[in-house]
Amino acid sequence: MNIIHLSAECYPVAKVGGLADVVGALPKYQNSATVTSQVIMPFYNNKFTKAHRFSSIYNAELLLGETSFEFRILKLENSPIDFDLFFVDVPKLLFKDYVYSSDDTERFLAFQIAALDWLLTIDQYPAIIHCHDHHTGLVPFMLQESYKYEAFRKTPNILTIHNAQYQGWFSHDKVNLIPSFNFNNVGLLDWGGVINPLAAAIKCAWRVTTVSPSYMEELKTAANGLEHLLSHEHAKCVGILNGIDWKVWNPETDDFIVQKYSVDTLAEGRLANKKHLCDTFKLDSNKPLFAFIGRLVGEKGSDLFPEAFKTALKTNKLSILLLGSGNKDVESALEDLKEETEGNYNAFIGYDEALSHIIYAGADFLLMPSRVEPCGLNQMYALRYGTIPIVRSIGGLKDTVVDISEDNGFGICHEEATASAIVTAFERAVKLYEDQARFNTIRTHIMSIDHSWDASARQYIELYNAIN
Ligand SMILES: Nc1ncnc2c1ncn2[C@@H]1O[C@H](COP(=O)(O)OP(=O)(O)O[C@H]2O[C@H](CO)[C@@H](O)[C@H](O)[C@H]2O)[C@@H](O)[C@H]1O
Repeated sequence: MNIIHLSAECYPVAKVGGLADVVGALPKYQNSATVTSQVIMPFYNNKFTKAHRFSSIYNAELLLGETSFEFRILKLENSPIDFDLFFVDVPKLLFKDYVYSSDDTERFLAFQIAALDWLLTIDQYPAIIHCHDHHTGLVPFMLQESYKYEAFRKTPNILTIHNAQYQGWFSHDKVNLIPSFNFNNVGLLDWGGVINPLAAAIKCAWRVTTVSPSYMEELKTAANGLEHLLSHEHAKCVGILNGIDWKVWNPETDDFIVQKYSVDTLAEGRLANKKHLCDTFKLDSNKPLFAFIGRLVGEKGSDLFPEAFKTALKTNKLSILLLGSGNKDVESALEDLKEETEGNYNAFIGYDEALSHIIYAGADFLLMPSRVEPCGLNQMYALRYGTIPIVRSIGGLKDTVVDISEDNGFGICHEEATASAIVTAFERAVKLYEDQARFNTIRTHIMSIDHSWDASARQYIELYNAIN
């Protein structure tokens, strides 16, 4: 069975967030004697594409409304990744040094059309076309409705929702950009008076998955306007928890970290990484170190940090290190906080993959007070590295973290997304840290919790088999 994943991101080629991690790992774990899993993504102008070689396997022109664009399909040569990776190169639209921008409607439509135009020409059609998020959300509609893709009517397709907050909305004025279809069915594209690619995919895909069972349930009542649609389509929807790539996220082999360690050398290894972090960011390594890594957006609860950090730091019992970027007001509030809390708090505003690994290996606790968290990968990376997660019990966080008050609990959970709930969580964590015996038992335990992709990759394959 040949599976093709369509995605805007894929680690290590282009990563903005967790979508890249999933698309960069799932195919590896799906590839087996009976399954070939491949990825097609846009060809961006970035570090990865500059450093690797590609062969051109197809050339054509695509039509976006009245305008035609030349495109090529490229294949990565000597792939350092364990699956085939194909690229859509539309020089005028996609070959940029960023992934997302304000003209994404045209950019990602061109990507989707070029990918399908090429797939029409290959000898053996894929058994399953697997789409990820709204950037590829028009594919299920086009496969079902566009005249030119009639040959794909019987090809099953799946949509995975990594985040339903973003839906790719655009005006009906641009409907002519979509390859022509029976206009009686234009309603399939619409949700709330605009074209909504995520809604169109939920309506047209053969199956819809989200990245955790709890998030699937939550979407029925909170899906940024798509609640009724998801409730209506629930029979074809399923939540499959993400895994993490154990080959990339492994403290025993991680070249980004200062000292590698296993569960047997956890204490020394983690201390070396913590000292390095504290030296670099001028923090006191004798105090428990709390960290946050992620996008500074409302969903992640990052606007709560300035107030929560200020209050918690007054106790003088802890240090905080933050890595992230996003909302400019939050960024500047987090920068300003440095002045009054020197020696106990620091922040790196930006994106730094290597630093994120060192933080997972060196921080004592990882904060995730998310308002919305479809799955969350950071808490699973934290567990793998022996860092205790502090999470709001929502979505995938609820499915993966058990509070220390429960049997075999290993994390600190809170119900509310408020500054005071975060402060209370800090207090509970400091208490746990002071009980070094228990703290160490928990760290040892969490490193052995298995969130590798094997089980989840199998669930996807069962789903493919059910519709193939
Ligand atoms: N400034 C920075 N520097 C370095 N690394 C950074 C960084 N900011 C974020 N990262 C990294 O980006 C990834 C973020 O993954 P998440 O799953 O937590 O969130 P995201 O919201 O992007 O993903 C969405 O899709 C994923 C995948 O399905 C779901 O788990 C999630 O809930 C959903 O919101 C992690 O690998 C993290 O280390």
